[in-house]
Amino acid sequence: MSACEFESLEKSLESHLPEAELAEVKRILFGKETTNLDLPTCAVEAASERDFELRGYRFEATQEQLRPPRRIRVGLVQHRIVLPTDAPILDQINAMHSRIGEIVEVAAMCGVNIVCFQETWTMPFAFCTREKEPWTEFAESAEEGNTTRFCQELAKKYNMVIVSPILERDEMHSTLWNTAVVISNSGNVLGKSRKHHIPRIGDFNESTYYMEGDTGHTVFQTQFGKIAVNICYGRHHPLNWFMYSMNGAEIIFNPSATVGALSEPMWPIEARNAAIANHCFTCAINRVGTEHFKSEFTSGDGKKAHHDFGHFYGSSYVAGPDGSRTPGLSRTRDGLLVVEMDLNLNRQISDKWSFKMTGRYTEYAEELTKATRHDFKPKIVKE
Ligand SMILES: NC(=O)NCCC(=O)O
Repeated sequence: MSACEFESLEKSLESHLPEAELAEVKRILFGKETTNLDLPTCAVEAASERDFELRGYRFEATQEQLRPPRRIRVGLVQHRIVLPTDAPILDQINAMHSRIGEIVEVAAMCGVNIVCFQETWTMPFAFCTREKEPWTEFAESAEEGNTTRFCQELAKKYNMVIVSPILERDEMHSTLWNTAVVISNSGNVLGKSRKHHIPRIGDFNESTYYMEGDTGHTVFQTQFGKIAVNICYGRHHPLNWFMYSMNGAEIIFNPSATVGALSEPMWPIEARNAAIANHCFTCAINRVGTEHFKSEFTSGDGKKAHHDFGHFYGSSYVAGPDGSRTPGLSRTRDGLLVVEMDLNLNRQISDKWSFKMTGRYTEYAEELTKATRHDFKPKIVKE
């Protein structure tokens, strides 16, 4: 079986393990079970007609005496590109808009309050090619671009916060960025968060296209909670998650584009570990499918010239501060993951484990300052 035919780890476990053993395996692998969320029949039917997977889960929190629950629903969307990579640019973008439009409509039926799309969702992940044309033509203004206008309409129509990661063209500074635009449920652009760490690995030749973000670790106060966006490669950087959390993020989205051969064993761990370490929810989103490019490319890693990145393995999931996580979406299909969470869980777990309180950050800040200086001498005791 090839990597792009393997549906999901969860399905495989479910079809091969006896029930009692499966429960134990799930407890150890995934933590406290997230219960299934009942989704409306109209949503289930629409997802089936529109050929995408729809799953719903719920994280429970303890009912407190002084604070009411803060239950909200997030939606994570993963999808393949709709048209081939050599179709006219505008056709590709429009096709992606209409695909997202039909998925977001189902998210609205499921009562989703905040939806997040995958990294650079309007385009193929063409940065492997290192060709500027035609790929830079996908770049748009974060504030005025067609994609933002499209999302503003959806946000207003469905009273939904939308996190829309795009390739941003900053016309004023002649700079491209990899940016998540955050659109409030009022339809206004609340702000943007630019990718903080740019990969320089294998075919991910992204530094050819855009710059390291300059928006720091902005957190957006929405009607449904405080959210932040840590784009893709930023998930390998624990301090990156940490700073979003220090700025008060209750949910950190991680819109990504990553392939099996490179990162799949790391995928279930990194966002989940960040949720545990920072007492918050994290949402990891990855695209699906294999994207073919006309010109072949190499990346100076000894591999033969090739026309594709390999398989983007989807597997989007949500992790909670208590170490539990939802099952992942499929590795191969478009999908919408609807997750209900009570944000009170963050403080409950913080009070229990107290990582922030025991973190000794002042000491680390001093040590880090020294460790990053050129005259730093590692503290090693030798016999
Ligand atoms: N999109 C992106 O940053 N990919 C880099 C590879 C990875 O982080 O898995």
